[in-house]
Amino acid sequence: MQNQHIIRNIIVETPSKPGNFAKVATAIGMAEGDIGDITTLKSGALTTIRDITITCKSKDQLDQVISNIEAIDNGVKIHAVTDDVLKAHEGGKIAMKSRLDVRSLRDLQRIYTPGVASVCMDILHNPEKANYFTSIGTSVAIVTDGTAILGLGNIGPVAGMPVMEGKAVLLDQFVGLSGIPILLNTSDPDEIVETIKHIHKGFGAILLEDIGSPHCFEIEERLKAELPIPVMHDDQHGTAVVALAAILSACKATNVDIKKAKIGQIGLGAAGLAICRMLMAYGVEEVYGLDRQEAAQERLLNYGGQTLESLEAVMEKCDIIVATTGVSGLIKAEMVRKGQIILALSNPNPEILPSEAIAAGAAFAADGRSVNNVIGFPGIFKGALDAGAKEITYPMLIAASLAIVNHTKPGELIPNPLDPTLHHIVARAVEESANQGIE
Ligand SMILES: NC(=O)C1=CN([C@@H]2O[C@H](COP(=O)(O)OP(=O)(O)OC[C@H]3O[C@@H](n4cnc5c(N)ncnc54)[C@H](O)[C@@H]3O)[C@@H](O)[C@H]2O)C=CC1
Ligand SMILES: CC(=O)C(=O)O
Ligand SMILES: [Mg+2]
Repeated sequence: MQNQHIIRNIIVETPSKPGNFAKVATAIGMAEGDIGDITTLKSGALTTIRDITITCKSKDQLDQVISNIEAIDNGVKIHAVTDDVLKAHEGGKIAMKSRLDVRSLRDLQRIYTPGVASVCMDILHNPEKANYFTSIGTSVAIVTDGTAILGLGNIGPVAGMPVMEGKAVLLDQFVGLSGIPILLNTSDPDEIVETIKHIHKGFGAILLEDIGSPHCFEIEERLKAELPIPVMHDDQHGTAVVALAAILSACKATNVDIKKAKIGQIGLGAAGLAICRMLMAYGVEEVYGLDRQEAAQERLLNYGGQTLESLEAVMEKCDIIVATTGVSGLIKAEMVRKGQIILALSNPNPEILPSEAIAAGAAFAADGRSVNNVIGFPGIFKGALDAGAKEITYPMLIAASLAIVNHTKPGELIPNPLDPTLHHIVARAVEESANQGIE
């Protein structure tokens, strides 16, 4: 795989005199390391210690960064090179915690038996009260079979667990929902559907994650039809919501009518097919798709899209390119047309780096770190649950996209996922749309 990112933290001590940190930054830059956060750990009269996050494309590049810093000498010392990504995952990222303390026997009897029995009986006689007296209505099952973990392929559900835990952290922190990973030891659609049907009663909604295509399509469709709660495959529709928002913002900035634009989608798996469907649902007339699998192209044709015969043909014909192939470096700089809008969304590494696409003449370019379904899925689930919706519909998804666009600063493609108001604005838009659907 090209461009496999390595993130490390370098703890560097420099003499506390102007110009010394600049030498360290230059040393990193000379090896083309990418500097991220910088935290000052100690600012003393004689020396300063900083924790510098850097991203490198390879182990060799990291080694070069380290030896460049070491070569500065002049009192500059590396104290440690740490892997903060691994450290953040030690012990897992989530835990089920109780909201109430048990400090006395009275607490025990209130929270557990005998007190709890009256609540059970109340729910038995008034099932709608389950959402009020339990956590069911705010719990989302994050279900994977591990067959398409990011762009890493079929690495299995256990290796995919860090991603599921990550989604749970985002649901909790952005909209206060509990995400509970469910790892399936099967990728058979019948077994997956049956399993989820048997466990759905403990959840307010089902988020399907990193389930590969084509079986993800059947699984989602069947669950949507058979379950009375919202079910959404995030790689399909969460991604499509955010891609539509980014394209709308890019069109606004370049005065392009999205409905008349030629949009090319490279990779027609879970994410790619859903992006095409969303664009067509929004009214885009010319959506062209490409996949190395004939069956994936057939699916797009069945939905009313068009296909092209090669990557070169898509890059040549289309004004806006979206790529979700999982293949790092697939789009070469020489294929980029001046003024194109390029969203290379594969994680962990894009089909073309945004900096490379811009240098090759693209008007706008982004990768899957910024145009990421994290912008959409927390608010979509929160809005659907707040509305008591039984399903997540296209009008709700388009409402989410438009809310994201309205919240994007002029000249930018997408809002900052850490913006505290973003997810609540998306949730309100989705809830309102769901309520309109009910009226
Ligand atoms: N930025 C974001 O929010 C998201 C990004 N993604 C990324 O998109 C990528 C794909 O994810 P999924 O759609 O879930 O996987 P998938 O496995 O369902 O789809 C990938 C598709 O790309 C096709 N493909 C592979 N190489 C190709 C090539 N050289 N030319 C044309 N088609 C090719 C495959 O045949 C397959 O149909 C992954 O890297 C994933 O991380 C997925 C969801 C969200
Ligand atoms: C972001 C995400 O869901 C993916 O890359 O699969
Ligand atoms: Mg995913």
